[in-house]
Amino acid sequence: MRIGLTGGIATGKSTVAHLLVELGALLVDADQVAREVVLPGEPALAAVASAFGQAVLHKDGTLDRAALGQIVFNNKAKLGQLEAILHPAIRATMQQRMADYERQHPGKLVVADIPLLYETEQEHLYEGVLVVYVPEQIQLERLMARNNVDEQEARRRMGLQMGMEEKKRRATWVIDNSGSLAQTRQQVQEFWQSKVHTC
Ligand SMILES: CC(C)(COP(=O)(O)OP(=O)(O)OC[C@H]1O[C@@H](n2cnc3c(N)ncnc32)[C@H](O)[C@@H]1O)[C@@H](O)C(=O)NCCC(=O)NCCS
Ligand SMILES: Nc1ncnc2c1ncn2[C@@H]1O[C@H](COP(=O)(O)OP(=O)(O)OP(=O)(O)O)[C@@H](O)[C@H]1O
Repeated sequence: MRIGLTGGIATGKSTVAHLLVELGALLVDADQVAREVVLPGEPALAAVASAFGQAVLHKDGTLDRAALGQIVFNNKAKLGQLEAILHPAIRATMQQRMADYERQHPGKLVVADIPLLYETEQEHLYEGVLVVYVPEQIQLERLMARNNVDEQEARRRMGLQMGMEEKKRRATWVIDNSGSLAQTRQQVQEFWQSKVHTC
């Protein structure tokens, strides 16, 4: 069974994904795949360099993610241009990996962690979508602390995604990650038990 896992920037998707892996789920992570498709030698890296210039490459030819982030997170048109290059490659790799996992481990729960799952209208590809929710004030605080950015920058990055209340409204299942890690772990265990019984 394939389920989607999403949330907002810094709401705790990776945290919940790793708790599910501890319980036995197989994880396909879109942020991780987004890194793989721009490794040296990959066609998407050449396309990014030709669209954004050599300034987004380190001297050794690898992608300077911070430099590219500075450009695209401050310019919606440029972000759209980057997405048009990367999303087809990310989707193809994700589908391939999920199919491989299902062949190798029949019956196991496959979790696809996709930050932009709703924004890119992928919900129909999954049996259901688990949303990792925190109220926007907590999201803002965690994002500022983790990325060491000021409030204005954090709000700008949050503003590039669908709001958390809307994601929660669309969710099949919700994990509320606004409490302690122990409280989140408890909810993840309950979710896992309900899925294991129905798989
Ligand atoms: C711009 C890039 C190079 C910045 O890299 P960096 O290492 O600084 O950030 P990272 O990739 O870890 O992303 C952190 C978070 O930013 C948010 N984010 C990333 N891409 C986007 C986007 N296109 N729109 C809105 N938010 C985004 C997500 O919540 C993500 O979890 C990178 O985010 C990227 O390649 N983005 C485009 C690909 C994409 O859309 N990825 C999202 C998964 S499909
Ligand atoms: N329950 C919690 N209590 C306190 N801090 C938390 C909790 N869950 C996650 N965090 C912290 O919040 C930050 C974001 O968590 P995480 O990296 O799991 O989010 P994410 O949704 O995967 O982020 P991104 O969209 O950027 O990939 C991290 O610094 C993490 O340590």
